Amino acid sequence: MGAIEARGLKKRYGDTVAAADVSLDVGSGEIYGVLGRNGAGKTTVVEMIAGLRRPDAGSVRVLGLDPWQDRSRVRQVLGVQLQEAALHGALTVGELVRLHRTFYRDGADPAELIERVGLTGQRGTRFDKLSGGQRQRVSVALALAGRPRAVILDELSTGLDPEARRGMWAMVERLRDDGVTVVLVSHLMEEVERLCDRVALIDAGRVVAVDTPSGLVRRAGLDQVMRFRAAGPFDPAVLERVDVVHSVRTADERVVVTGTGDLLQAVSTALVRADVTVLDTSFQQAGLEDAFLALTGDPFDGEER
Ligand SMILES: Nc1ncnc2c1ncn2[C@@H]1O[C@H](COP(=O)(O)OP(=O)(O)OP(=O)(O)O)[C@@H](O)[C@H]1O
Repeated sequence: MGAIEARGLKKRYGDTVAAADVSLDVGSGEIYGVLGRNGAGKTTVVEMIAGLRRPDAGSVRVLGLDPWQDRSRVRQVLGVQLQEAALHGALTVGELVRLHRTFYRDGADPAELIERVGLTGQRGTRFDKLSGGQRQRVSVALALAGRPRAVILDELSTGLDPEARRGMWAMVERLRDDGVTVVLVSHLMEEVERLCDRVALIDAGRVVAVDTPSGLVRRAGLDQVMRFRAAGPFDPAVLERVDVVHSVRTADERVVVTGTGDLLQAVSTALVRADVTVLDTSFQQAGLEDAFLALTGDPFDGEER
């Protein structure tokens, strides 16, 4: 049996359709990514799964339980870390963790939990004196306080520096080793590529694809990416006409071309014919970000890896 099953979830806020028809099956013990750009509907979907937001239509089962009907039992088995946790600012890290521990029959050891999220040094610090990244880590610790069998982590590493982010990733890998099912909402390609067994790609309130990260790349029909800087003015149409080219975009003043087959040869020939001089050329296998762009067809926050 899957750990989490969502069927035909729909949610609208006035005229905004946040979830159009979302179905997800999260297997027991997997790290399941929910990936999409800002406003795609990710948080709305996981809040409905957690029983924090009532769907207009559809059904959810978390470890066989209905988050609305069996609210208190679901709370004992599902940990939830949301983007902006409102916590009591005057309590210290240690007090918050100990308090949350009392909500559960079989909770985690507070000191071990604090150590797990790298906050041992801030144990006696009030929540309102913590940095944004430290607050984020507290909210993750609280989501794990009940030693949940499944956990939802929404933007786990937002605001964390690279070292803290890697620490969080190691912690998520440990959860998987312990058999915990993890739903990981993210828009960080590196994070999803590294951690997730499968990924649901959400776009405009719909699931556009579910696959492994490498399966999404294959599904997008991509295998190569070429990046270069043009020495002078450059018209993308020169490359868009080339039959092996899938897409052409510009990011950080570099032209990024995706495609299949003999991409390097075909692109180089087209550039020579158009009299375009190129600098800093690099060529690599396509990654998740390229697949994301191809499958959703829109720029993604204008970010470039
Ligand atoms: N409480 C609300 N009232 C009105 N509109 C809302 C509400 N919550 C979300 N929305 C809208 O629903 C859509 C989906 O929002 P949601 O927060 O689920 O997206 P998201 O994919 O989690 O985005 P982000 O990556 O920015 O967190 C957006 O257009 C958002 O503006």
